[in-house]
Amino acid sequence: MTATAAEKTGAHTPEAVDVITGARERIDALDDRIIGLIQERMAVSAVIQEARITSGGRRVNLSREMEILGHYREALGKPGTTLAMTLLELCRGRI
Ligand SMILES: C=C(O[C@@H]1C=C(C(=O)O)C=C[C@H]1O)C(=O)O
Repeated sequence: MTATAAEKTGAHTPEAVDVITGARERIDALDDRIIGLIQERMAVSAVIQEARITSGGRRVNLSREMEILGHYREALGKPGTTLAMTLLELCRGRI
């Protein structure tokens, strides 16, 4: 059984269905771009980590990570810190 547009969106008028459907398309496009940017960030981070490890250093640099956590927290509040921690885990693995 296929869900109706009203069921899919939770809206109770055709106008609201249209608004929600259009806005969801924009969200899907934004999510694709965000995922692409995260993948690009992972690749750039890998270049830095490899250069440091090859030079005899460590993969992780905690003072730099603190800077990044602060940047996200200033921009997005407390959940920004959680988001930055997830990004760092994606980029350098778990510590
Ligand atoms: C990319 C780096 O290496 C690691 C990964 C980081 C990141 O993905 O932002 C930050 C600090 C390091 O733990 C760096 O030192 O800049």
